[in-house]
Amino acid sequence: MLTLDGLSKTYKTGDTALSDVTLSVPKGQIIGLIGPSGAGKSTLIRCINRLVEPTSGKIMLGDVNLASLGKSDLRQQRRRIGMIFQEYALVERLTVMENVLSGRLGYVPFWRSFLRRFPATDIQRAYQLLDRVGLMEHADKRADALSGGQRQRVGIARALAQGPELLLVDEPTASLDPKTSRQIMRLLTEICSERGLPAIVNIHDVPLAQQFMQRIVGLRAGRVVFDGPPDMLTREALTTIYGEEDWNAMRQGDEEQAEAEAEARGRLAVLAQ
Ligand SMILES: Nc1ncnc2c1ncn2[C@@H]1O[C@H](COP(=O)(O)OP(=O)(O)OP(=O)(O)O)[C@@H](O)[C@H]1O
Repeated sequence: MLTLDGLSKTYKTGDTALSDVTLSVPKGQIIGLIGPSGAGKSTLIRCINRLVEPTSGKIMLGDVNLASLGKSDLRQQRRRIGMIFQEYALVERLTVMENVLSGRLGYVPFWRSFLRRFPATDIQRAYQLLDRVGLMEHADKRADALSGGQRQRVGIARALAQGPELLLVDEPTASLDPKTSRQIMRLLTEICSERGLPAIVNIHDVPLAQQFMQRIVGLRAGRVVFDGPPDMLTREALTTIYGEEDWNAMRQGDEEQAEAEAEARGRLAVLAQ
């Protein structure tokens, strides 16, 4: 269980990115974090593992307050948090298997990691994870030979190899096409519920969040302005989160995209005749 209590962040520039954010994420729950650009979504995710230092507030992971830890304790505690990134952050020239095993680096002694000699149990576990994310037959391929969706699956397996108690996921589908995005979101939600893992997913795509998330938290100007199930995300709620102008622009953008897709489908149908 993760509990944020009065979390605030003001950058040195004077920008207040988070104001008094309080929320709990129980085991197995996956939260979609939405909000307009600059609302504080990335800052929130980064404050939790202290890639960004919070200005005040508590970050309780179980009974440990991550916000109050010194450097070496923080290094230990970060093992409990798996990160999944938009751009995958894989080591391109290493194999899929080596990338997954790199999730164990916080646990194996330096000489072993330097020689890339991991304990047999780690290797066995990495195979199980590759099987779970559907990449068993790609274990020996180099990461740079994979598609975007496959890379993100490696990113998920690597985060799980760490044995995390919490997943922080930063725009996991922003570089993927709509179908692959849905597959990745499905995989993430299934894995969280199978393992009882809590997760926070920073997600730009509102319909995707509505389709897959059990709970949605809407941030606006650093404050939580919505917290509820996807079916409570009404037009009014979306207007509160995004503001009238941005929300209408988003809808228009969606409509334009739907029209463009329909037109393209029409052209393909003519060509196929
Ligand atoms: N390193 C930084 N230094 C100063 N201000 C920052 C820094 N990073 C973010 N900010 C400011 O903090 C606020 C929140 O930014 P943040 O990147 O967390 O928002 P976001 O919701 O993730 O936006 P986006 O969806 O565009 O990624 C913004 O006003 C931004 O300008």
